[in-house]
This record gives sequence, C-alpha cells and structure tokens, in this order.
Amino acid sequence: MSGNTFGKLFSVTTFGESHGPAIGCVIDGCPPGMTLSEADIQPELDRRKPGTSRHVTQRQEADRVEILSGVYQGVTTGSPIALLIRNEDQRSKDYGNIADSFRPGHADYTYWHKYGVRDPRGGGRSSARLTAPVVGAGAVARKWLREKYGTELMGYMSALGDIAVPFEGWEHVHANPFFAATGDAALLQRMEETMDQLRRDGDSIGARIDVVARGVPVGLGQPIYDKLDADIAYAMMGINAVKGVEIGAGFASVAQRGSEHGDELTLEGFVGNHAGGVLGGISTGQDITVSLAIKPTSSIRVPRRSIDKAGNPATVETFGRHDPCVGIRATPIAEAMLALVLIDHALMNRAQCGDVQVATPKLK
Ligand SMILES: C=C(O[C@@H]1CC(C(=O)O)=C[C@@H](OP(=O)(O)O)[C@H]1O)C(=O)O
Repeated sequence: MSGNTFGKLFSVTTFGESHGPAIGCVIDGCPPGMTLSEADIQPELDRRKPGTSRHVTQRQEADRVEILSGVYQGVTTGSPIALLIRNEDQRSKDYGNIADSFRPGHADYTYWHKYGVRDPRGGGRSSARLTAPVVGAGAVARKWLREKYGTELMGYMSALGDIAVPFEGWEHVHANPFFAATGDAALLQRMEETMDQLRRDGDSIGARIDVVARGVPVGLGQPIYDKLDADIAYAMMGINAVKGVEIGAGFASVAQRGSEHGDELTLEGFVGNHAGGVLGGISTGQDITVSLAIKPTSSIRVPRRSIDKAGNPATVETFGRHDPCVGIRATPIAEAMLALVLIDHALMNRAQCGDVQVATPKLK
C-alpha cells in the first residue's frame, strides 16, 4: 500500500534514507534450507556501490552488508531475512541551498505535494542509494534461482546518451567502468571523453541498459494480470530514473510483420527470440531479454528555473556528489530486480502448477 514492498511470495520491504544512519531491507518468504552468508551478497553490492570510478558519484560508501536474521548456522530458516547497510559518508550540507526549492526533473516537487514534509538530508527515500538493499535482496534471489534452475542474470550498457555500444561479448562487461560489453578501445575512449566533458559542464546524460536472464524454466507467469512481462516492466519502472522498458523486440515490433516477429518452433529450438522469452505472459524457457531507458540525472550544476515552497521563482543549481549518468551503475540493479520477479513467479508457479507434466519437448 505504501510503495515500499515488492513481491508476493518472496517479498522485499526496503527501509532507510540516503542520509539517515542506515538503509536495508527485510525479505519475507525466502525458502528455507539454502546456504547463505554475507559473502554471497557482498560481491553484488560491490558492483553497484558508489565511488568506484571518476564517472560516478564520489560519495564513499563501503556498502558492507550485515545479515541480522533469518539465517542460522549459515542456512536460511524460512524466517524474515533482514539485511543492513550502514551509511558512512553523508554530507547533508550539499543540500542546504535547495532545501526549499525543487530540482527540475526530480521527485522533490511531487514528494512535497504528496507528503507535505521534506527530509532535507540528501535525496531521502527518493535517492538512488535505496537501490543498494534491492541489490542485496536480488543477490539472495539469484542464488536460489541458480541453485534450483541454473538461472543466470547478466546485463550491460548498450547506449550512453547517443553513443550506441554494440554487444561484443560478456567477457568485456567488467573490464571497463561502464558495464559495456565491448572491447573497442576507441569507443570506450569516446565514452570516457563524453563523461569527462559532462562533468566539466555540470550536466548529465541518459543510458540504455540491456538485461538477460538465461536458464529460466518454461511456465513462469500468470495468464492475464500478473503476466511475467508485465511484472518485469513494473519492477523495472520501480528503479530510480527508469523511463522506458522493452521486452524482446519491444518497440521495434511496430515495424515488423508477423512472419518476422513470431519465433518459429523447430525440434532444434525456437528460431529467434523476438518474444524476449515471454509468450502470453508466460516464460518460454528462452532467454528473457529486457531493455531499459534511464533518464539523465536531475541533480546537475547547470542553473535552471524553478520555484520555491512559498511560490517564488527560484534558480536551482545542485552541488555535491552526484552521478552524471546514473545509468552507469544501473546494470546490477536491473539484474537484481529481474531476479526478484523471477523468484516470485517461480514460487507462485511451484504452488499452483508444480505437478504439471506434458510430454512435449522443452525448446530453447
Ligand atoms: C550514495 C549513492 O548515490 C547517491 C544517489 C543520489 C541520488 O539523489 O539519487 C545522490 C547522491 O547521494 P547524496 O544523497 O549523498 O547526495 C549520490 O551519491 C549510492 O548510490 O549509494
């Protein structure tokens, strides 16, 4: 009801603010009997944490996760799992000059009208820092999915602003600060220069992120309202700054014919994956492919027109430590959200349809 909980059977409630003492989440419904320790979660948080290159926010947070409950002798018990991440590097004075006005493109304005109370310390609940607990919960989900079905989740940046970054191979993704799946040195150099110029300009830029789930069993998803692709879109739109989601061919479907779009079935497998791994809202067993449009960060140094709380015209400039392209750190977050959707649907499918068997081959 209050927009802080995600998922039905594997439900995650996040808490905390960017400049409060800590952030975290409570996971309810994790299956018992899975080995789990901080070491399973920390590497995912390390992929997302701030301060890892000059192209992201310089706020220094270790994002060290503590498991407070739900695990006994290294095994999940079925009780709620609480994950805690302490904030260490808050600097609320950066927000002093905008405490009474509204950043264009930011949630400041809508939160103020909705709640009538403003947390002047940083972005509060609307901060992208709140994606850290989501990544923590996603790490638990992806471990279960890997152990149960061999599911793997991967993602990469496929565009930085108007620079398209073609996919070359997964081996490149962690060899550059952008999560780009390319080894093209000239292209990476162009991306670095674009970001350096943006930083000098005090401006920001958008990005496109592609996410893939491989090894998803056939049959996940519900027929009408809780379609797998609908829940994926819902989940992705829950990530800060996401303005668009495509599944499979997405908006390119508009220009396709049925003879091209519909992936033919052969005994060797599906021919193509325009469906993005989902037909009729239910997983096909192929890769689930999702693409996200991430808007340019709204906290920028460029002076812009706004108003203040009293209704006077104001000029807004945001100082402090911000991501000039929040999309650079979005890849692990998108993977985590996809994992949360998949585990929830896997548990729901197990409940209703766990005994169903048909003799038809399962295609890939
Ligand atoms: C700290 C993180 O990113 C933050 C995301 C963010 C925002 O407004 O979204 C604003 C900045 O934080 P602060 O509230 O301290 O100004 C970023 O540094 C993080 O992702 O962990």
